[in-house]
Amino acid sequence: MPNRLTIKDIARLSGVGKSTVSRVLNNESGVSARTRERVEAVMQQEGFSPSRSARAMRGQSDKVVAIIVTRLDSLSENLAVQTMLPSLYEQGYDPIMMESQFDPKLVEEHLGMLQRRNIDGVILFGFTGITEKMLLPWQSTMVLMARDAKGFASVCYDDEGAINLLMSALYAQGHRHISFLGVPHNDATTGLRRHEAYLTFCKKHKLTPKVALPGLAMKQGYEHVAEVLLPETTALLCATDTLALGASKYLQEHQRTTLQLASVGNTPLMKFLHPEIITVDPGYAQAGRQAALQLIGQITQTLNIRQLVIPGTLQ
Ligand SMILES: O=P(O)(O)OC[C@H]1O[C@H](O[C@H]2O[C@H](CO)[C@@H](O)[C@H](O)[C@H]2O)[C@H](O)[C@@H](O)[C@@H]1O
Repeated sequence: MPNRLTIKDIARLSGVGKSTVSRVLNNESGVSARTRERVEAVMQQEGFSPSRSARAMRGQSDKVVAIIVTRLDSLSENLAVQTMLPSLYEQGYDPIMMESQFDPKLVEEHLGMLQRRNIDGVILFGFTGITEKMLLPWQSTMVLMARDAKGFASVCYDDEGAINLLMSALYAQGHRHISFLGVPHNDATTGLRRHEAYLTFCKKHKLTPKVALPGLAMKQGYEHVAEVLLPETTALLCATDTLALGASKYLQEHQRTTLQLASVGNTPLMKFLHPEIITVDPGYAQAGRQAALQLIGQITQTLNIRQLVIPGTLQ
């Protein structure tokens, strides 16, 4: 029968802290002989053999964290993951990569499995539909990416700030007919917040908004950009680089190449294909690094739970 007890349970039954149990398991110093004996007796009595220590005995790492992305093909999430990994490796953590596909049920399943395997912590790319209740067992060892939740550590992007920077840059270039291609409002950040920031700017500067909110996919950018192209349109602001890539293919095919494009992302692919585009870098690389350091800090109990917001920069 699988062993469902965790280090936390052993710590509670032995009347010591989790770190003491961990020291005993790893045969580290800093634990008195009496405490070591007590903890070992409880482990023996409960038939406890955590999967991590088993891995350690096989010569593999006993420090494991999971990174749950929403999509393995997301340019922005990949940029964040790329900077998480070196920080985790440097501190001896083995990362497990998982994908949620924006499905809260899958997140619940992944988290349940990770809890049974008794891993050290999780970096979760958040989205609409994930509830604080689902995350509660991980409160002290989780960092949320792109979303915040009360009582949880998080690293977020400044969605309104990014749109304001781009709209201000386009406005300063003299554009007065700026259309917007975005994401539906059931997506609270990339969707609702970026669209609302566009509308607020238009209102303040007496511009007439022109909007389509097809979704996150490149194909949706390609298929829906025509809805926001009027004869007088001189600039197009896209909520993401991926949408802008789809839109630019359509613009090229229909000889609307004089239109000034702008988007949130600054991904290498976009800069390579369209160096003329105006972008805001939301700080994906910085966010990834911060998230890894925050998680390690929480696991080692050297950092408190913090909610960080990375400022975007105009490129
Ligand atoms: O096309 P991408 O490169 O994937 O970038 C699109 C946006 O992806 C991220 O937002 C989406 O995923 C978030 C979790 O990582 C989720 O919280 C959000 O609701 C989704 O829209 C990223 O945070 C955005 O900056 C990108 O623009």
